[in-house]
Amino acid sequence: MSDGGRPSNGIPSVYGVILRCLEGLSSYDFQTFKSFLCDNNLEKPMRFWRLEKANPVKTAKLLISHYGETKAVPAMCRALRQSSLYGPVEELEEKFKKIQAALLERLEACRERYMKSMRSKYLKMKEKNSNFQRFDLEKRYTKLLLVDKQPKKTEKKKLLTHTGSVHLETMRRLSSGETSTTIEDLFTQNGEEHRIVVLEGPAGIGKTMTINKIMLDWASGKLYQDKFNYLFCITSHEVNRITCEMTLAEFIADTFLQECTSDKVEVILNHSEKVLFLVDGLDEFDQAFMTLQRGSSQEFTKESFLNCLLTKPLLSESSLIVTTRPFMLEKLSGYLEVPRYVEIMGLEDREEYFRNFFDNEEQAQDVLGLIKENETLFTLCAVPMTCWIICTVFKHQTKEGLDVQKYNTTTSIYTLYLKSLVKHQGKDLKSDISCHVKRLSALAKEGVWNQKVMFMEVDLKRHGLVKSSDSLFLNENVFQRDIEEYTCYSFFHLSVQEFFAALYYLLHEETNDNQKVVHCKSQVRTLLEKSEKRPHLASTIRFLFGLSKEKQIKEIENIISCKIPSRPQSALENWMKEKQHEPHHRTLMWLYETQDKVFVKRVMSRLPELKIEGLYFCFEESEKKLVDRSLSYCLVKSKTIHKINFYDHTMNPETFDTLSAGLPKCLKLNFEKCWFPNGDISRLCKLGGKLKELR
Ligand SMILES: Nc1ncnc2c1ncn2[C@@H]1O[C@H](COP(=O)(O)OP(=O)(O)OP(=O)(O)O)[C@@H](O)[C@H]1O
Repeated sequence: MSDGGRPSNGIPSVYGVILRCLEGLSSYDFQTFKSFLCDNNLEKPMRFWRLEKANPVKTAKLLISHYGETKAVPAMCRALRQSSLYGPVEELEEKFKKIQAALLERLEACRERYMKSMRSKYLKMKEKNSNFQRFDLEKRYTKLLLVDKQPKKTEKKKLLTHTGSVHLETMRRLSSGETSTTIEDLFTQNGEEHRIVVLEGPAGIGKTMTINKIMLDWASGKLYQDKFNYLFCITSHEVNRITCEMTLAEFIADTFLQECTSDKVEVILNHSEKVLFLVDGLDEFDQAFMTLQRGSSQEFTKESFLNCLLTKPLLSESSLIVTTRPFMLEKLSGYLEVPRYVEIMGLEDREEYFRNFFDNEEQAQDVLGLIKENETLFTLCAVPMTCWIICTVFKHQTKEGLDVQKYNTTTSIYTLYLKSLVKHQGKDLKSDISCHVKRLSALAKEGVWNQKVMFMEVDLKRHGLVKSSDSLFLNENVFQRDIEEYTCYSFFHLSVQEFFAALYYLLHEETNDNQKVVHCKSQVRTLLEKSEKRPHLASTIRFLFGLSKEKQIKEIENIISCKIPSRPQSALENWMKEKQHEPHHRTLMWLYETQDKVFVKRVMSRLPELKIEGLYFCFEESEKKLVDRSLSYCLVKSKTIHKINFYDHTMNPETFDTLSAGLPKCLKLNFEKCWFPNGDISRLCKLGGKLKELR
């Protein structure tokens, strides 16, 4: 409550208006009015014993503390009407309208300041490999290919249960460019309006960058101007800061609009159809927070925040964009009512990324020319994170110093990145780089296991790491809490953290009760077993496969100048032996990641019959190419004759190009519910080789 009824900054206070009205009532009307405030038919009735002896001043105060400034007058008007006091209602409503209008005007100024602050926050983003440099988001942002995805079950069910034209049409829609969309059109699809959009895609594909770009374009007045008055971007960081039960208005006032009281934020939320929430990195939230409970509570804790926001008791009309890696989609579908699913497929134009990254066109062309010499590497560059690593490495290295043919896998690219970081490390750390990397890997592993991406200084200390200002490996993030600033540390990207977490299994030995060194096998085993219930561990496992080849281990040894004690390969192989892992996509991708011919040959000899299932990938369309490439690679390296059962797999010309080296080595190919665009199976017939059976 701001004052005793005096106007503040020219706007009369709600308290003042209520008090004037109450003072104007006769004593009889005042008592009647109070009794109606306690009517149980009213929403949120007041307690009679509290009001019974209250004079107008006390009643005005009680009204505001009970209903809050925005809802006190409407509640009062309802009670006045029930008391048939229509004259005072009209006057009160009139005055309240004026207060609201004046408030909105003042809020407009606050909105403009919020937009300005968001513009400066997102315009110059901090470069991840430097504590000081910033990059211009406007210049760096490269258009991404966004494709409409149908919710897994309904669309796939349609495919499986329909034949003829419906099947064809669904397939066409799933595989044709017609389903692509843009940031501008995220909320409209074929004339249909959406309020909830799920943006999905694998690590490093550009989900966060898309959210950042949306924030920047909105704050610069270029996007969603008529649609939304406010955009609030929420990550696990904001939610982890919630320390007590609070309302959404309190949360927003605390987190985004510090200059507004929660009452003013209530006014904004009263027009929730003009508010867009962006929840970035749902997969990075603590999974314990994702327990589905439909409730009507207006207040939430850190644990129930997501539940309240996603199941919408908080706001019925607001819009929502959620970004996540694919593994969370199944869980998410239980929460959201009819969302639109959009998958980020990667960069629309890889060459444009290079031009945007380098200030110098000549340097961009130089690097591009080199990258194009390695077709696989150029393909991997569809993932912006890969482009970023390549460009960052090249910025500090002459092109003569790099043999691009070596970089065929994600692990090899991240190893290159590690090499470049070590090279640019300060002298102090360089002398003990192995110890530093070891400690970082322990921090990364702890984070990956607990789904934690932000670390406090105590976390660093626990692992023997000092403040990161002297380290190029961690980002320093300064946040504001009330009037104090505090610092958190993070790896440059979650995928980098996952790479370091995989390194942990190479660099750390454990001792048993007899103080004997235990092979890393048991730790690797625990990771693999846990991953069956915790899909977010999948990237770490893929890196571990990538790091398991002897040559790769030697490369890491050279980079960090120390002997690596552990070899994870036998633990990985045993696990593959024991588990079926059908369909075989994961196995093939793991094998491809190793680039270890002997290992691949051995594992493939145990897999004479392979099952490739498209359905498995309906949320991970962008990984289909990698599966095809992995299959072809494994077939080429294998000395066994294989039978392959393709199920629900799209066999477009590109697939054939990728598989052309491997397929002729098969004895039998079986296609079930597969899609051959234009009905063209001529390329299949030309395969020749050992092929005896084609069904
Ligand atoms: N559209 C883009 N234009 C330019 N660079 C991009 C773009 N998208 C992503 N990048 C680069 O790739 C990096 C990783 O992108 P981003 O953090 O958005 O991935 P993500 O999909 O959110 O990954 P994760 O699921 O692991 O959080 C960014 O830091 C940026 O350098």
